[in-house]
Amino acid sequence: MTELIGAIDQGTTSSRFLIFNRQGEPVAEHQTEFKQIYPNSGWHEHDPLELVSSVEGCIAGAVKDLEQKGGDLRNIKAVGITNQRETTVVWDTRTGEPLHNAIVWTDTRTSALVRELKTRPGFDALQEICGLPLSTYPSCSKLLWLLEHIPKVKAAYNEGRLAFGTVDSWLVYKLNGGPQANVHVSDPTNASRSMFMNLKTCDYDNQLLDFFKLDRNKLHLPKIVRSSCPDSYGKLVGGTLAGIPITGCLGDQSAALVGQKGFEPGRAKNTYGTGCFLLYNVGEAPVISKHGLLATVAYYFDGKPVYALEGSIAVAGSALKFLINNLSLAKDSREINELAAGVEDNGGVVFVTAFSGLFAPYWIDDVKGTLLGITQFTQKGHIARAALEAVCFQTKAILDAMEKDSGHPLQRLAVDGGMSNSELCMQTQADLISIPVDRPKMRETTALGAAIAAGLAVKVWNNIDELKDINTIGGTIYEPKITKEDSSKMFTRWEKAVYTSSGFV
Ligand SMILES: Nc1ncnc2c1ncn2[C@@H]1O[C@H](COP(=O)(O)OP(=O)(O)O)[C@@H](O)[C@H]1O
Ligand SMILES: O=P(O)(O)OC[C@H](O)CO
Repeated sequence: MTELIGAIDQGTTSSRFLIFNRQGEPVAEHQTEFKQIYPNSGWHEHDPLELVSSVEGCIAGAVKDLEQKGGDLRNIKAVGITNQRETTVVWDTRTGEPLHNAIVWTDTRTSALVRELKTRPGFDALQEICGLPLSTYPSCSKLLWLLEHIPKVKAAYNEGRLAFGTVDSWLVYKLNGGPQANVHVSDPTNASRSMFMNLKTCDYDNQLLDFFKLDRNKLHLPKIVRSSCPDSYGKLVGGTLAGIPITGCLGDQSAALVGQKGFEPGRAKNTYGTGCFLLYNVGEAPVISKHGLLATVAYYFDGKPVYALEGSIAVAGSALKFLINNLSLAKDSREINELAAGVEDNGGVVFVTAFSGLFAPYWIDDVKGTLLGITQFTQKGHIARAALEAVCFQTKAILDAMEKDSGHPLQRLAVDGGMSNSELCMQTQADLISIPVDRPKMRETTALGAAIAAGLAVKVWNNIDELKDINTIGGTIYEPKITKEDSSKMFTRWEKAVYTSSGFV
């Protein structure tokens, strides 16, 4: 009998459900996009109920796909969840209904609040405890904004019926049926992104909660449980997979590291999705960055938690979506690549894609998206190319910071995510970082990571050694093709563009 594992991948722009076999091959899948809500400049929301219904629709679609291919859904042993991180959901514990739209990780409405928080006594101690620099990015300021601005959220808090969760805990709660089962849990890779979790204990920290003036007697926080466990995440209660246990949970970037089998210290992966996130495995002790990176939990299966250094880039594929949807520059990302490949170089154009300010390693919040170097010579292709290059420049800046923090230069970069489909982008990446870029054949590594977390819990795989042959054949390696001098010239120009556009807001 072929054992199968399902994986829910709830990303920033789309939800997916994939079904994997024991060889780590996807045998059925379904994907759907959902609505992006931009109520004001810099604001970004999702409808929490649509997130749930999109996941349920994907499960139904993938099961249909499996059956059409002759598979048997009774072979599905467990389901794992992976998700966009930091995005903040609040709901009423009595009804199980959301009290506001989810505030998405990219949202910058809290920038003034963050500036104010940085003046509070105790601010200097935060990063050492939770691993993250304070910015608009983690969940904490989003929750504070909701408490301050949405009366029904504040009322629920005062009456002790306010539940907070990131997308993983919201999905687990709803897929278990809501208030009846009341399964309100999160794993450390997600909980570590709230700024409420102590990185070493993998539990909530009173010093952090006190800093944010949050009262645990009034606020229901998800219980933090391991990323892979047979009996903490409950089970699906509705749909064709009713009764199947949820046994794995990982934030999407951790899931991609697991899916790339980055289990040894020194292994790294870079995922080019809506944003782009480089995670570097540092082993069983967290490394607090001195150079603008984040310390985070890579995964916590059994034994001890494993930590990572992270470089977070807010805008990657979303820059292409912007050119397509907002500017009608092209009809899809394939056409953006054609435009970009149709010109010799960027023609002097640099696109600082700071739609949410600039994240790692810069952490500049007074910068907005800026196009520099435009003349009458500029064509669509130059702008398309500059959009593809922006994420590569930021990755180079992150790798430089990572080398300073870890003391070790990376030898090769494993990549995945939607934007890694772009040949031009991956070649540019290799050129700019002067090391090979290694793209696997099967690029649904995020979903694979969730399946691995779930499968380990129910012994579809007994240990990580059994994963070694998964997704090893048929990848592409991009070797650097330009000299280090040329790449350094390009990078200097980028950094000049970053500092030129800063301070505009
Ligand atoms: N061929 C391509 N070239 C460049 N970018 C692409 C390509 N295909 C998809 N993308 C980009 O990848 C992103 C989606 O990647 P995905 O990993 O699914 O993201 P997420 O998990 O954040 O929803 C989109 O923003 C899209 O612009
Ligand atoms: O949607 P992605 O894949 O860009 O990932 C979002 C991240 O989890 C945000 O931290």
